[in-house]
Amino acid sequence: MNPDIVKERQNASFDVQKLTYILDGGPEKTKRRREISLVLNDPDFDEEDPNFLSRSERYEQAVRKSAQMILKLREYGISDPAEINCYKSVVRGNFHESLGLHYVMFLPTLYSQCDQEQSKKWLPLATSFEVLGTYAQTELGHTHLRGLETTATFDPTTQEFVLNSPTVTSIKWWPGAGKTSNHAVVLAQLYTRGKCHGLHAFIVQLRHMDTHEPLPILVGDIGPKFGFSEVDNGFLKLDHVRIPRENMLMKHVEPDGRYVKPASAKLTYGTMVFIRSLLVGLSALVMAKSCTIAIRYSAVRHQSEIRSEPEPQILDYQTQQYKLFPLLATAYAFSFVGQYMTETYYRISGDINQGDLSELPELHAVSAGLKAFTTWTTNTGIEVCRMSCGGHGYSRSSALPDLYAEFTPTCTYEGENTVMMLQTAYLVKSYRQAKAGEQLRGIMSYLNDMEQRHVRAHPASARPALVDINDLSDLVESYKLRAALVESAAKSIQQELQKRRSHEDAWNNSAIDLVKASDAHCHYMVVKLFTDKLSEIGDPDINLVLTTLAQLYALHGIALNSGDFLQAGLLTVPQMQQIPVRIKELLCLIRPNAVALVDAFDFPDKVLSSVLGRYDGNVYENLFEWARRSPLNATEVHESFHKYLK
Ligand SMILES: CCCCCCCC/C=C\CCCCCCCCCCCCCC(=O)SCCNC(=O)CCNC(=O)[C@H](O)C(C)(C)COP(=O)(O)OP(=O)(O)OC[C@H]1O[C@@H](n2cnc3c(N)ncnc32)[C@H](O)[C@@H]1OP(=O)(O)O
Ligand SMILES: Cc1cc2nc3c(=O)[nH]c(=O)nc-3n(C[C@H](O)[C@H](O)[C@H](O)COP(=O)(O)OP(=O)(O)OC[C@H]3O[C@@H](n4cnc5c(N)ncnc54)[C@H](O)[C@@H]3O)c2cc1C
Repeated sequence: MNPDIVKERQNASFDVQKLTYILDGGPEKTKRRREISLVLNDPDFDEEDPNFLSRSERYEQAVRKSAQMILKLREYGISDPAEINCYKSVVRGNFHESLGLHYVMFLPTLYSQCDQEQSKKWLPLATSFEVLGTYAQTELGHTHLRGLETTATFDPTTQEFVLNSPTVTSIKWWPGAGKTSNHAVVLAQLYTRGKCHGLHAFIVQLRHMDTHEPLPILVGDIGPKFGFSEVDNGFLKLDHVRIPRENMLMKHVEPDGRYVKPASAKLTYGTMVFIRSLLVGLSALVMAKSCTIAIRYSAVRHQSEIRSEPEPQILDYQTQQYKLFPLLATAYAFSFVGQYMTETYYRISGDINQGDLSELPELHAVSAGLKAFTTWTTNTGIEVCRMSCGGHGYSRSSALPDLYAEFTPTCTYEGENTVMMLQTAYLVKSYRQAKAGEQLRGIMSYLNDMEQRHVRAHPASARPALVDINDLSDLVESYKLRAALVESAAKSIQQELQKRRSHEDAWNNSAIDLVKASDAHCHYMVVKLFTDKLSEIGDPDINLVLTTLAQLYALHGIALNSGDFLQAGLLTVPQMQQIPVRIKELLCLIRPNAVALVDAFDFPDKVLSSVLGRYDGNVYENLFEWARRSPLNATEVHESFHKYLK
């Protein structure tokens, strides 16, 4: 064990184990997660570091691993979805699996959109993996749902739908598992009796069940990408492909071609809402991994000098702390927001299943906004962590390049982030409702008293100082008032409308304000949820260290967005000048606990797959060991020497 890291652990002021329990949701859950993590010792999962393999080899290794996972899950009798998820995230490490789409989109779509008869037919096939599925929605030319071109036209004479991609732009593009899957949920515009009824989901067989040869359908892999090398993102061109009427999910078309309207057309979009909700938790996980790597490495890396003494640990540089500790605070904040998002998703989707759709718009708005907010922040954060590791962060052995490449598409897929932030229509609507005197419920209820507070662009000097920067509840309150930026967005729309612009143009001309409002709303939610969590934590040592992190998270956010807080008159200039001073104090308070705080995330070394983030801190000898395994070192003299240089 590296002596620096041993010393760091001795300095901790709290019980690491107890904090792990809080993150997991209780000691029993930690125990079970650790039991499941023992799968890492299974020699059937021994594999080559994907960084040393070609794309095709990586895909093959991933398929082998996916198949192994299925067999092992059966062998160990793991069937609870949360446990399956835990098991898979351990085995996957920092990469995706080739059957990922089957689990996260195909199966959930079947579960939520099959009627009884369809469930009876498809669920046994899909859960036994005879049917391997993907989710084919996006097209070469469009992702916007109303713009999708693939059609499904009902033919009452044969009781079939005819699926067609009439143009190049209508070819389905991106769905994972182009080579792996034999079925797809295809999203297509439904036509019956000559009328378009919008986007609906259909089950389409793509490949022969025994030979895996494509049916008369063009299907394949779209080629190498920035990351996602384990995943065969695919293309799919359907040329008048016929499927039985029964393959339409939720069966909205009667045998005579009559269309039966669903309770809400948006139920078809349910799987996207599910993944967006999951991505909040994934952001927390990846932020936590990145911080673990960068902070452990910073504790064992010595460089340069502060005083004329031996080289200090780089974690002692104030600038290094300023890079990493706000991200550490973010990892904790997002972990609690992830828990909230999961609970909210299951609560509201439970109500939806019972026929109560009243909270569907809120679930959509919150999951879209938090997905965008947390993935954007994490995406930037991983890169800060990588840079903070200097040159060794650039090596794939650090895992940070892989974490970035695998995570960054979360900002794009499942709804491009700006587009998701623009789903703030809900916020503006809520604001208007509140202004009209309606009492809002839930997370939007803070808009109820906006009118009384009159938070607008005031000169700071004209307003009393509302905020004690050392008081977390005051900080939460100021974030709440800043979220009143929605008022500026609503006003911008109003002004545009007064200029006789159409509603659509008024909206587009206010889009920057809308995205800002959405961002402020999400930021408020994160600060509030983090602070709320503290009241549940009884252990005084843990409460203290998490309070310090929550304060850092809140103040750092204010420092980054100082213009908003000043403009709204929520803080004065002298208070604003106090914030960097307080942030520096908080960095000093966090410093002795930094390693313990990342240890509490409890990532096994094999899951982190990072030489820099090793628990024992023995970085240098293992960097050397890793480099020696590089395929270029397989022979002492590379064949290119004989071919070209000699
Ligand atoms: C430290 C430890 C922490 C531990 C925690 C660990 C947890 C880890 C957990 C799990 C790990 C698993 C992670 C999973 C990762 C998996 C990898 C996934 C691989 C990749 C998958 C990618 C798949 C895809 O990308 S599929 C394609 C996705 N496509 C999109 O998202 C398209 C985006 N576009 C849209 O959604 C729409 O076009 C739109 C919303 C932008 C517009 O919709 P529209 O066309 O209908 O138009 P309108 O604007 O007119 O909207 C009308 C109306 O409807 C409302 N609306 C829209 N959508 C919804 C909805 N979904 N639900 C409800 N309502 C909706 C909209 O707001 C409008 O409302 P009005 O009231 O204004 O009318
Ligand atoms: C790794 C990966 C996996 C994927 N897996 C799947 C899958 O399994 N199944 C599937 O169906 N799809 C999948 N996708 C596709 C993914 O869902 C889309 O890429 C995503 O929805 C974004 O759409 P787009 O690529 O068309 O971007 P565009 O919408 O073209 O975005 C380009 C730019 O235009 C801007 N823009 C677009 N519309 C607006 C607007 N209304 N207002 C303001 N700005 C706008 C965006 O902000 C962005 O800056 C995957 C994508 C990736 C990268």
